[in-house]
Amino acid sequence: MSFFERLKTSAPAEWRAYTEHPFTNGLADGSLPETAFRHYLVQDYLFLIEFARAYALAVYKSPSLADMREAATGLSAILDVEMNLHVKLCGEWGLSASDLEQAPPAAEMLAYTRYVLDAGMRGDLLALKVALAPCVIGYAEIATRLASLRHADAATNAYRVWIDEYAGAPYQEVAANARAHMEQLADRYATPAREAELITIFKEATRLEADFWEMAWRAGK
Ligand SMILES: Cc1ncc(C[n+]2csc(CCO)c2C)c(N)n1
Repeated sequence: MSFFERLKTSAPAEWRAYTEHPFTNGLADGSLPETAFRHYLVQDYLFLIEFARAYALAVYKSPSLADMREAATGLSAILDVEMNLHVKLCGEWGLSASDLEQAPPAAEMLAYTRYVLDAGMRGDLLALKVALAPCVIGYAEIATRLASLRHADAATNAYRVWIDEYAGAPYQEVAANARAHMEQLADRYATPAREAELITIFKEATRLEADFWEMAWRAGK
């Protein structure tokens, strides 16, 4: 079993609560209240900024030049691609740059990003990549599942853009590369004695991802 498979099978309830959260099913069938999606978009803008910081930390924590380049590619993907796409998507949902910049950060967004940054600061690059895995690999898995749920109204589903973005080949490749790099780091640095610590980080980050959906889901009620 691969390292990532071992992490997932060590946190089955957490992984399911995250990847099959009602928010995600609401994206698939278009039933998600718009208020919930707007709230998600605003908090996700703040989230992406903190995630860029986590990738910058991954550059610093890299033991080799090759690891450093890999982290720098991730940092650039967020700053130069993901952020621009996100701001464009927000604009299509009526959210201006100042709506995004002036939004107060939600406790769930802060808890999650602080947890990832802390796991990286006190740990090594592998610990940081494990903390990032639910986000990077999880979104690829979630979008693939949602894209396979063919709903009759797929053509009119306003959330189709979001699903296609993460289910599409370019993002699936990003996630596959991140997963391969984490496997390689695990071969180099994971020991049986460390496995419990790494599983705890994975479990916690997965739970905080589910809480992020829940925070936005509540805003739609
Ligand atoms: C709460 C939340 N979790 C995960 C992602 C997805 N995501 C954020 S950064 C990144 C890496 C991009 O190269 C990915 C896939 C998100 N947007 N919001």
